[in-house]
Amino acid sequence: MTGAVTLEHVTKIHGGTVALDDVSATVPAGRFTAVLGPAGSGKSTLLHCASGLDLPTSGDVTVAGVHVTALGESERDQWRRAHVGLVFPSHNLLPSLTIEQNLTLPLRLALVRPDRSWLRELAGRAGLADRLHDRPAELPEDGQRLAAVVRAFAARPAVVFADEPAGPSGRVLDLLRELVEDLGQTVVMTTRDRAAAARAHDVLLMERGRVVDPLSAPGAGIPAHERHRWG
Ligand SMILES: Nc1ncnc2c1ncn2[C@@H]1O[C@H](COP(=O)(O)OP(=O)(O)OP(=O)(O)O)[C@@H](O)[C@H]1O
Repeated sequence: MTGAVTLEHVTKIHGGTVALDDVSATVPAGRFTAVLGPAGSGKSTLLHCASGLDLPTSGDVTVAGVHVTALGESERDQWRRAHVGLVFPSHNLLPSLTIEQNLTLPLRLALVRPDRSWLRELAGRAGLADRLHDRPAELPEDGQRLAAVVRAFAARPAVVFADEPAGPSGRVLDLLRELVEDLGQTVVMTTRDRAAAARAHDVLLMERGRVVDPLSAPGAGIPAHERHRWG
């Protein structure tokens, strides 16, 4: 299986806090991977380092064959805009733009011509086909989350990294899984919620800055009868 994202001995120290402690992990291409762990276990830090938003203190990150940690800052920014999709916990849609303008904004910033049929496909799957001319505030919270997901896929990125993307309804998780299974996309999602992680194909379990083996992590609180699903 191709590794879409590979972390080798990645450590990230914030001030005096070791947020990631010698993490080595591979995320396969064409799969939906959840990074599951309690608050403060390092999930967001892992996502930021893996996506090139931030640089690790030490260690190497490779995404779709690109040695991200070897890129200079402006090269890394350029590469990220073209090849990585990001979904943040707050959807960050610009309120004055229509949904359609929000979806194509990252493409326009990267000077990439929008692929209209791909965007129609994504918007249709997200149930947003007839909301493209609305402003974000005219959509329910769930619709705004779905629009943020569509925006992340707009450039057909190598990987979409989603930091706690799911709302209460589960529609975002349904959409992410569908985009992976039907359209061959690759998604890495952080979550504290075991039920949300169970919707992914694979789970990286985190505790105190490390990726741990679920079978040796009783602190993760995964009941024995569910453990076969993890890892
Ligand atoms: N910019 C920062 N400056 C200082 N410490 C930080 C910074 N970012 C993260 N940390 C610390 O690093 C550790 C891991 O944080 P991180 O946000 O990655 O965890 P998390 O698992 O995503 O948590 P949550 O589920 O609450 O989002 C925590 O102890 C956090 O306080």
